[in-house]
Amino acid sequence: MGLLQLLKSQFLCHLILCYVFVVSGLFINLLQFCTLPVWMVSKQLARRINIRLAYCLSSQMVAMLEWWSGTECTLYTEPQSYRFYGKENAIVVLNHSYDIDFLCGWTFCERFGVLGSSKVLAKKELSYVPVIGWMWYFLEIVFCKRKWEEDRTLVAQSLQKLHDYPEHFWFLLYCEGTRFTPKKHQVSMQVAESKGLPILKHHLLPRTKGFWVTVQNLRGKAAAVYDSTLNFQNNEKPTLLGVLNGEKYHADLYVRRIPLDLIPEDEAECAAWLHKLYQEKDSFQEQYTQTGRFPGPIVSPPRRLWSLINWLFWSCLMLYPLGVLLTGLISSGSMLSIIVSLVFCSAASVGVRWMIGQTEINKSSNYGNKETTLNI
Ligand SMILES: CC/C=C\C/C=C\C/C=C\C/C=C\C/C=C\C/C=C\CCC(=O)SCCNC(=O)CCNC(=O)[C@H](O)C(C)(C)COP(=O)(O)OP(=O)(O)OC[C@H]1O[C@@H](n2cnc3c(N)ncnc32)[C@H](O)[C@@H]1OP(=O)(O)O
Ligand SMILES: CCCCCCCCCCCCCCCC(=O)OC[C@@H](O)COP(=O)(O)O
Repeated sequence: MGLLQLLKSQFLCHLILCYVFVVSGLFINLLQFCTLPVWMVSKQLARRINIRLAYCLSSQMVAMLEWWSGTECTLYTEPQSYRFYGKENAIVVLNHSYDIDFLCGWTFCERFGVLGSSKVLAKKELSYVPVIGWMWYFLEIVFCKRKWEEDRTLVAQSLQKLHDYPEHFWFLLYCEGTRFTPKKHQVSMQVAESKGLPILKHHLLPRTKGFWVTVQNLRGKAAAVYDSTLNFQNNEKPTLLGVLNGEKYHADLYVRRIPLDLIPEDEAECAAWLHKLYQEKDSFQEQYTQTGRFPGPIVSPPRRLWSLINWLFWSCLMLYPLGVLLTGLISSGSMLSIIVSLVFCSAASVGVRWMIGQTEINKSSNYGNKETTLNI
C-alpha cells in the first residue's frame, strides 16, 4: 500500500472529510432557506440560486468519487446521442443494484453540466436525511410514499411544476422501486410469472405506474428517455465507505437515448413498453457478465476540475474556523471543554455513519419483500 493510499484510509482523514461535508452542507441548507423570500419575488431567480447551491454540495461527493478515490467512470453510447446530453431535459431510467449507483449518476450529471438541477423520484424517507434530504426539498425533488393511491396525484402535481423550470435537468427514475436483493428478486419474479412476463436475471420487475405518470406529465418538457444500465468491472461491489477509504472502482454505464415521442401514451401500452425495455436491459447486463463490455462505442466525457475546485474551496472555508477553534480549545487547557468537544465529535461521527448507512443495500427497506407488498 502506497503512502497516499495509507493516508486515505486513516480515520482522521475521514473525520475531516465528513466534517467539511456536513458543516458546509448545513451552511448551504441555511443559505437555501434564505432563498425563500427571493422565491416570493422571483421564482426563477430562486431556482437558479438553488441550482448553484445544490451544485456546491453534491459536487463535493462527486469530487470524493472522482478525485479522492480516483474511480473511473466510462460511458458507452452512440455519438449521435452524445451530442444531446446536457443540452435537453431527459428522464433517466437506471438499474438500482449498487450502494453508489446514485453517485455514479451524479458524476455523469456533473460531466454534462446538469448536476445542480438533477432530479429524482425519491422515497419520502430520504427527505428527512439532514443535508442531502434538506437540499432536495429546495431543489423541487419529487418524493413518493410508494403507495400509488397517494402518489398518483402528488407525483403528477410535483412534475407539472417542473414545466417552467429554467435550466436543463435530468429526472432519474429507478423503476425497480427499491434496491436489488436476492429475496426481492425472488418475490418480484413470482409477480412476473403470475403476470406471464419473462424472468429477469439481473433486475427486479419494474414498477410501471411511476414511469407512466412521469412520461405523461413531462411530455412537452423532456425530449427523451435515457435508458441507462450500470455495472462495475471485475465484479466490484462498491460502497460509500470504500470511496471514503480511497478505493478505486471502475464503473461502466451504457446509455441509449430514446425520443419521448416513441413512448406510448396509453397506460397499459406504456407499461408493456417498460417491461420490454427491462428485458433488453437484462440482456445488456448478461452480455456484460459474459464479455465484460456493453454494446456500443465508448464516448467518455473526462472528469472536470470544477468539482475539485469547489471541494477545495469549501475545505479551506470550513477548516479555517475549525483550526481556530481547536487551537483555542487546547490552549484554554479546560478539561471540561475538551471532553464536551470529544463527545460532540463522537455524536457527529455516529450521525454521519447513519447517513452513509442510508446508501447501504444491506440496510435496504422491506419494500418489495414478500411480507409487505406482494398482492397476488
Ligand atoms: C448520459 C448519462 C445518463 C445518465 C446518467 C445517470 C443518472 C443520473 C441522473 C440523475 C441523477 C439525479 C439524482 C440522483 C441522486 C440521488 C438518488 C437517490 C435515491 C432516490 C431513489 C429512491 O428513493 S428509489 C425509491 C422511490 N422511487 C420509486 O419507487 C420509483 C418507482 N416506483 C413506482 O413507479 C411506483 O409505481 C410508485 C412509487 C409510483 C407507486 O408505488 P406502489 O408500491 O404503490 O407501486 P405499484 O402500484 O406500482 O405496485 C403495485 C403493482 O406492482 C406489482 N407488484 C407487487 N409486488 C411487486 C414486486 N415485488 N415487484 C414488482 N411488482 C410488484 C403489483 O402486482 C401491481 O401491479 P399492477 O399491474 O397493478 O401495476
Ligand atoms: C464527503 C463525505 C461523505 C459523507 C457522506 C454522507 C452521505 C450521505 C448521503 C445520503 C444520500 C442518500 C441517497 C441514498 C440513495 C439510495 O440509494 O436510496 C435508496 C432508495 O433508492 C431505495 O431504498 P430501499 O427501498 O431501502 O432499497
